[in-house]
Amino acid sequence: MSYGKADYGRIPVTEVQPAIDGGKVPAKAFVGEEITVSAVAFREGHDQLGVSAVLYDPHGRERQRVRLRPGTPGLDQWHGSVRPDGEGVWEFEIEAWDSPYDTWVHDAGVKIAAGVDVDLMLQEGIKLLSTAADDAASYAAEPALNKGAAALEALSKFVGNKQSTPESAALLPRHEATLREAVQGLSDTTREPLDRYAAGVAPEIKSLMDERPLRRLVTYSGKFPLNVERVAAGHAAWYEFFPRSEGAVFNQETGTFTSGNFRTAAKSLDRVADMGFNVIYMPPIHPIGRAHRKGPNNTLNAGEFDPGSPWAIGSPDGGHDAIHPELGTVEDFEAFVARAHELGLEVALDLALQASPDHPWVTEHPEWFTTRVDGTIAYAENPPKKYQDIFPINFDNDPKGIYKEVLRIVKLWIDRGVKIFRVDNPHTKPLQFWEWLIRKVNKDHPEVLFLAEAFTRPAMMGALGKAGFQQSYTYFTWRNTKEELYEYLQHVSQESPAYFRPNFWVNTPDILTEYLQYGGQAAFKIRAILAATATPLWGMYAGYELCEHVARPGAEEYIDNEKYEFKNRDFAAAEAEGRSIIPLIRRLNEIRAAHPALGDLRTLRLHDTSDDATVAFSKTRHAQPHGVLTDASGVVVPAEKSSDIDTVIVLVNTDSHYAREGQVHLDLSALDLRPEDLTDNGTFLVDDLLSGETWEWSAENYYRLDPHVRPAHILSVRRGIRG
Ligand SMILES: O=P(O)(O)O[C@H]1O[C@H](CO)[C@@H](O[C@H]2O[C@H](CO)[C@@H](O)[C@H](O)[C@H]2O)[C@H](O)[C@H]1O
Repeated sequence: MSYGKADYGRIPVTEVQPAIDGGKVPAKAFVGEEITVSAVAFREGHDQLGVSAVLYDPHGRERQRVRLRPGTPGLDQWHGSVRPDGEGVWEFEIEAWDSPYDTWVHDAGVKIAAGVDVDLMLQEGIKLLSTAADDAASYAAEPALNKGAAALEALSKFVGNKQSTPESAALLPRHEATLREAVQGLSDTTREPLDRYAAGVAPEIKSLMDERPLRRLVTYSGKFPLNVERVAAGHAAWYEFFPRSEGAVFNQETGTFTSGNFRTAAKSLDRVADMGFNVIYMPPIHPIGRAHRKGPNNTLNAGEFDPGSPWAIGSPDGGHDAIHPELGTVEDFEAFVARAHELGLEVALDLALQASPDHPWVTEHPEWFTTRVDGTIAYAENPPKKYQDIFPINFDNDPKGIYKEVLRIVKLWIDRGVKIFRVDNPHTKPLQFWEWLIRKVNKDHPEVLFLAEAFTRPAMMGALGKAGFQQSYTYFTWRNTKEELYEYLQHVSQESPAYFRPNFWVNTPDILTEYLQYGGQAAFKIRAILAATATPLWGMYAGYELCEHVARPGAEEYIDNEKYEFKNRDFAAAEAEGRSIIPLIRRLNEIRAAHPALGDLRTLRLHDTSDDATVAFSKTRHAQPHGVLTDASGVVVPAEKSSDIDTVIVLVNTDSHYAREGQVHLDLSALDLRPEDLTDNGTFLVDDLLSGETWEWSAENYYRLDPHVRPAHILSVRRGIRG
């Protein structure tokens, strides 16, 4: 048997992130998202390394080149971020090299201070900075000279920055002059050695050498793919309602409801848009079976007028390609979609691959189900839940036929204006199938998104993301304590974003947690604030804004669940009676829209708080990605202004009953404060986006959060206060 080898390059570069299965599958990204990149790079001996990430657009053009910074000392990790600005499959590569300038800065600093090899060290500095000045001069004279820099890996050959556009070339005479001045300073024997050294390590010299480093022994990691999707794949606020409830009318005489429909539900879209949501998701809209129909509170004997669970898809009126007759016609549906689009909402449909016993599939394709020895078909289950009103599909019985039918259905709804599907229980179907379906659909429709509703083991949840699901439901709903939240937020923001995009739902028709059942209105506010700010994707099912909190005894589900009956909510009355938190929801979505920092997931940083219930995190968004940027035509983009940096700090008391107070210790490095952001006292100003107050903050800050008055601070750091 023969084995492979590790294949280290001259300078080992390992553990490149983000990468799925070593780069076999593209990592997830969306347009404009800040993607943190990292690698482990190290070398023999003590000389200094430089490490960069280089981002290439789908045409293979270099678009961003950023120096990575070392992480925890001793671990050889390097970190930075890239930000793709268009859709498609992008690539990034890590380059590690011997950095003679950084080695000199370190060695000369130590030796000159100690009086060792003073002249030699200064001579070395002169030589290095002269080379850098010559390098700048040669670029300025002939910008195309270094085009093939990647090929120049020969030992002891300096390789400059690959940027060689007219704009960067125009700056080079100035760079050259600055470097020549430094050489003069280093050579000036009238100065003390430490002053001569200082000329070679002045901030502007360091930053020039950072931008256009002298590089030897350049080693390339190989390219890693990033699948950059449209913004809604990673940044959106979802709202769920049952269209049959929206506009349903209760008839006092008969004691029954007349169903709402797409025409009446279209009127509710204003309410949803007004709260600032971007996606309206509806449970299945297809005909509902009669056989084993479920009645109120999940009972097994529905009455004549009970509408049944929408997930029990299929009746003589049709299956997954049909619309429930009470909801309206295809034209009504299309009018609903058009109205949603007018209001800036996208429509998400449920894709629940199962069938009521009355579904046409059951008679037309009995082979799609598993028939037991007694001739019956077993109903579906998601233990411990029992779904007596539906049959599961057996994908192995006729994969070709089933795959074809599902693709037909998905395409049909795409043609009717649907670009997002919330997929019911994907973990009970083969992964292979999802990989095939999502690839097939996205090939022709890269704009189509799939949200995985899988509450199951981590391996399957992660694999569904790798198979192509753009978003996933999460366990956020059950992470309520400070300890649980710190662990979970760290995981979803730092460990799994390459393959798992978390959508933080605060509730669903299936999930009414104990925290909400017993936490009062404050609990609803707290969870909404956390969900809306911690991840760029969050969702809410109707009734949350009214703090509906009564569960069916013994279950984590709503009593009189809308899954089995009509619900007629009076939002106006609830608001008038103080039972509604709509103003907070609206404000949260406004804050999300106004603060780009909240549009990123990977930039989340946790901060320490002194009490055991208060959670603190921040996100910082730069107007521009770091490093040397090139636009699509190869022109170097000028650096950002610091006043455009957006930082949001969130502090939430997770104890919905009692006030908590303490100190929050901010890791200031995460906030990237600049001198122009600081007051004379070295403090900075924060504006509370919920209360409108302004405070002077520093690394240590007192807080007091009373859940009944003010459960949280959402603070925006004021930038550029010195003008
Ligand atoms: O199994 P999950 O907890 O992930 O829940 C999802 O899928 C269920 C099956 O589709 C769905 O359950 C609802 O529909 C069933 C079929 O009509 C019915 O038997 C269940 O009582 C009802 O809750 C659930 O809503 C969905 O989120």
